[in-house]
Parts: sequence; C-alpha cells; structure tokens
Amino acid sequence: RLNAWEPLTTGIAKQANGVVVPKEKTPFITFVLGGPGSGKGTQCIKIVETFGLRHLSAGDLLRREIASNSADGAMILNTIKEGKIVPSQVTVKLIQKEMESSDNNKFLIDGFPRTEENRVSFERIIGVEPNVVLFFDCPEEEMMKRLLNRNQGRVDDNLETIKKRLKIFEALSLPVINYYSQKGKLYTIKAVGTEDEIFEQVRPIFTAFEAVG
Ligand SMILES: Nc1ncnc2c1ncn2[C@@H]1O[C@H](COP(=O)(O)OP(=O)(O)O)[C@@H](O)[C@H]1O
Ligand SMILES: O=c1ccn([C@@H]2O[C@H](COP(=O)(O)OP(=O)(O)O)[C@@H](O)[C@H]2O)c(=O)[nH]1
Ligand SMILES: [Mg+2]
Repeated sequence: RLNAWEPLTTGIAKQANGVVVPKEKTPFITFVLGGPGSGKGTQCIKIVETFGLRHLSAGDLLRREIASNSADGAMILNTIKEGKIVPSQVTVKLIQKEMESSDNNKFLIDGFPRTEENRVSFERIIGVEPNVVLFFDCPEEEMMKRLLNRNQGRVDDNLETIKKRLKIFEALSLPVINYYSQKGKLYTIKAVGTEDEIFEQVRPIFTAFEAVG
C-alpha cells in the first residue's frame, strides 16, 4: 500500500506546438487532522524539520487573509470567532495557490479538510487524494487545557469559542476521519505525552514512505 515518496511522472503530454513534455509530478499529500489543540501545528514543525515537506496550515492561510484586509477577510474573521467552518471554495482556493507556487511537491496540509464538504471540494478542485492522513487523537479536557494556555492572542482561544469548536469537530470533522479510516489511509497517533514522545509515533510513518521513494 506504500506509495513512492516521489511518485514517477504520470505520463507525457503533447503541447499545442507538438513538443512532448513530461507531465507535472503527482504531489505527495498528507492531511493532518485532529481536534483543536490536539498538537497538529506543533508536530507539523517537527515533520518539516525531519522530512522536509511543505507545511500549509489552512488556519494560518485564513488568518493571513484577515490580516491582509482581503475581500473575504471580514467573513473569515466572523466565521473563526464563531468556531464555524469557512466556505470550502475560499479555503481550497488559498491552498491551491500555495500548492501551485511551490517547488516542493510534498505537502503537509494542516487542519484541513474539516468537513466532508471540504474533502469533496478539495478532491474536485485539486484533483488528487491524500497519500497519508494523520489523526492526532486527544481527549477533550487535554485539548481544552492546551488551548486556554496557548497564548498566541487568537480570537478563538476563549472558553466560549473553544466549546463550539469542539462540537464542530465532533459533528463535522470526525466523519472525515472515519472516511479515511475506511479507505485505509488513516494513521492514528495517541496525542498525549511530551511533544517528543508523540513525534516518535509520527516518525516511522514518514520513514516508511521515504524508504520506498
Ligand atoms: N504534547 C504536548 N503536550 C502539551 N502541550 C502541547 C503538546 N503539543 C502541543 N502543545 C501545546 O498545546 C497548544 C496547542 O498546540 P497546537 O500545535 O497549536 O495544536 P493544534 O494546531 O492542533 O490546535 C500549544 O500551546 C502547544 O504549545
Ligand atoms: O480548513 C479550515 C481550517 C480552519 N478553519 C477555521 O479556522 C479556525 C482555526 O483553525 P486552525 O486549524 O488554525 O485551529 P487549530 O485546530 O490549529 O486550533 C477553525 O476553528 C475554523 O474556524 C476553517 O474554517 N477551515
Ligand atoms: Mg493549529
């Protein structure tokens, strides 16, 4: 079931002028899922350090839109304050832009897809499925404690919004996790313990993919 770390070219395509060029390499995609405060961002930094993937945090891309006063900024801010999910087309467009401008074709997509609709939208627009899906499995009390101590000045790290985010995670994001479990792509990590202990569960997953590339 292990895919090549750097997949082979998917074939050749003929341009209008008849010149034959190799098609773009199929990207290697990892989705990083888990409840709010489960440690996704923290572990992504370690994965990048060790395995050199390109980290794309959906939440960071959305917060960057807010900060840049883009047309969707106010809508995104309100959605995040409410702990709700931003419309798929907005998020997928931001991810797509980053993927297209990257010379690294191995992506760590952090905090997305958060709903089945997000997932289907990504598949339709980007046209690929993830190779690996990580699920950081963490008890709610632990996630709650971590978020209340995160101290990054986030508008959504308050008790009221955290409660809403935990409910949304259970109702809308768990179905995505179940979907990938059924597809045999899910790697569940017990997300309690020190950051290093947790990374030691993550490491062998990427080592295995690297070995076959
Ligand atoms: N294993 C851990 N034990 C305790 N605290 C952690 C652990 N991993 C991350 N944290 C802290 O918990 C908070 C949430 O982590 P973060 O990586 O931002 O999670 P997520 O991206 O899933 O919301 C941060 O303040 C982070 O420093
Ligand atoms: O694909 C996404 C990712 C994030 N968000 C919004 O951005 C917030 C923060 O997401 P982030 O992944 O940064 O939070 P984390 O889980 O890391 O705490 C979420 O609660 C949502 O409101 C969203 O709508 N779609
Ligand atoms: Mg995060």
